[in-house]
Amino acid sequence: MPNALVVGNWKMWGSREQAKTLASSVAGSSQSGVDWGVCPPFPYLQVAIDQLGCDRVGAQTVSADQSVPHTGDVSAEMLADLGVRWVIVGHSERRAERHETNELVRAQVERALSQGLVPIVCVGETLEQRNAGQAESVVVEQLDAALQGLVPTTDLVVAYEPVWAIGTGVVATPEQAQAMHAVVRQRVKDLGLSDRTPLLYGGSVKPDNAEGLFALADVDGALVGGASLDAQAFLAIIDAAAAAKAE
Ligand SMILES: O=C[C@H](O)COP(=O)(O)O
Repeated sequence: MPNALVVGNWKMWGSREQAKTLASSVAGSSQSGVDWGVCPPFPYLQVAIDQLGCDRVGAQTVSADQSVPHTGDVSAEMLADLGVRWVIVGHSERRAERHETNELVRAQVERALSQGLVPIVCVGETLEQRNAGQAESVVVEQLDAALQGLVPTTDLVVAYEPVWAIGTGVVATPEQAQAMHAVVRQRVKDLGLSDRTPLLYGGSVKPDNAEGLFALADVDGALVGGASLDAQAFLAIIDAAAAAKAE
């Protein structure tokens, strides 16, 4: 059975000193059956690498373009040069606030793969879409746009993050999470990708709900926002993943 994967998304949080303290506070965690890492903001990637090593660090986005004049962008080549392992693409905050389309997310996935980075491809529906009965179709459309026809040269990770559960304290019920993860698992397989592709759940994951989520058949780990900013909470979520794996 593959390891569980727990990734902390620090979003636009912290200072250099806070990043160093948080990274060093979680650095010692080593649980059998669990792989984990953190995605700090760009300016603190090196701070995290210094504390944790490259294999435990990812970026939060990447340019869809190659290294030509794009003021403010960070290329996949730069991230690979830095040595980070993962890059989050298609997070709903970027889709909504930075108007990142399915097409742009696809280009980011391709750029990441071209440089040997592991994309963590985020998909998920809004509350309006769920209430309209469109959760599955929205997620399948996002998956198809990002992954159809890909021949990945590295691993790939998919994160199902219902937008209504992000930063709200409202976590998907086990039934909702499992139902959507089963849809994602099947679609990933239908798209010709490995059925061992790790599927992470994201959206208000906390120490007190993590074990229940990790116990679900098609949940292979978590993409953790707010709780990853608290070292004890993040470590407890890693422990919960280890406990679920051990059962
Ligand atoms: O990438 C992480 C997700 O946006 C979840 O954030 P959250 O755990 O604060 O709800």
